[in-house]
Amino acid sequence: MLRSKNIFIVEGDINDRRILAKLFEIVKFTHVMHLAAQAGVRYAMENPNSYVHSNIAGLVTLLEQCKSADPQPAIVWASSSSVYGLNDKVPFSESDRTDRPASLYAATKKAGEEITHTYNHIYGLSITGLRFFTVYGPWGRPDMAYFSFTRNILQGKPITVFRGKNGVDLARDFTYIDDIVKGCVASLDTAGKSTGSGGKKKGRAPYRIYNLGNTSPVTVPVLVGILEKNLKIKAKKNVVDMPGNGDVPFTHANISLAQRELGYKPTTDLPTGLRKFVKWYLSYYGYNDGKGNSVNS
Ligand SMILES: NC(=O)c1ccc[n+]([C@@H]2O[C@H](COP(=O)([O-])OP(=O)(O)OC[C@H]3O[C@@H](n4cnc5c(N)ncnc54)[C@H](O)[C@@H]3O)[C@@H](O)[C@H]2O)c1
Ligand SMILES: O=C(O)[C@H]1O[C@H](OP(=O)(O)OP(=O)(O)OC[C@H]2O[C@@H](n3ccc(=O)[nH]c3=O)[C@H](O)[C@@H]2O)[C@H](O)[C@@H](O)[C@@H]1O
Repeated sequence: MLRSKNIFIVEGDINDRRILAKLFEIVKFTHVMHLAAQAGVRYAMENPNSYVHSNIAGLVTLLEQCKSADPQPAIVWASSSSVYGLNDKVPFSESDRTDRPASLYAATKKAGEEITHTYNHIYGLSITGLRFFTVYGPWGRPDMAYFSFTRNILQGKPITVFRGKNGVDLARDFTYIDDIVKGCVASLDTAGKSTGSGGKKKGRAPYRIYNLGNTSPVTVPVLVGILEKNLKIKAKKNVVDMPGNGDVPFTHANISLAQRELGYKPTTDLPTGLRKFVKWYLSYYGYNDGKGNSVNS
């Protein structure tokens, strides 16, 4: 499929200047979609340096390559809803405070926004930062709650449900992967052009930031209930207080800026998205329904 789409894969570390230089020698990139990062909120407390390596050093190495390229590519990159940190004004708008990150991961993503701003200001790089909100769907990340809950429920293992202060349920503005991809493509299509908020000020390259969320936060227990319904298995739940303070109590995206300037419009609600995810999970991993019938179409 890749060959037919004229896509080639190069495996390497974005800190490897040699590989990046070689790539830019071979291809005159007009756009760079930068998604590489050490993701995950809680893992940052176990392996902090991997976040600095990929999300700070790796980003700067990539930006250094881009600013020296001729022509300079327009850059669209993945920031994160976690930059809103302890912000308690809901829903979160791009102009809200983002100076109180609650995890090292969030701090590296916020630093990424500041660093890309300087490369826009000094070298005129066109930059679009996308604050994705808890993305889920087929081919997702096995460390994320929706994925690890599905795996444990199917294997009859317990799941750990975190709860916030005073026993309040945690909530996320879960966003289906296909909606996120549409937002990314819309950002690439408009990258480099002035679209209003980060528009070209007298020849200035645009610097833009957009929320890509679903605008309808759901609590973790409701997510678990939807999975139980799709899997037809009751989860074994351990409810514990949120560990450390890496997680935030809720996220909720105001997407009006992305709607206005990118035409972004999420269309998949959580029950629909999780139904699609569970269907994919059962077929991809193959699963025995306990009566000796394997469920992998
Ligand atoms: N999944 C979400 O809910 C979510 C939400 C907000 C932001 N994001 C961001 O979206 C992007 C994609 O995340 P994901 O959830 O698909 O995670 P992922 O782990 O599936 O994808 C990240 C990829 O980056 C690669 N990578 C990491 N460090 C690298 C390095 N130094 N050099 C080269 N490659 C490197 C990893 O191998 C991995 O394939 C990340 O920037 C993440 O921070 C994700
Ligand atoms: O929106 C974002 O920017 C972030 O979204 C997710 O982070 P998170 O929302 O914490 O996603 P999960 O790890 O899937 O957690 C979802 C919810 O379930 C809770 N959770 C997680 C794990 C667990 O075992 N139990 C549990 O209750 C979390 O506290 C959170 O409220 C991604 O993992 C981050 O990479 C991303 O940057």
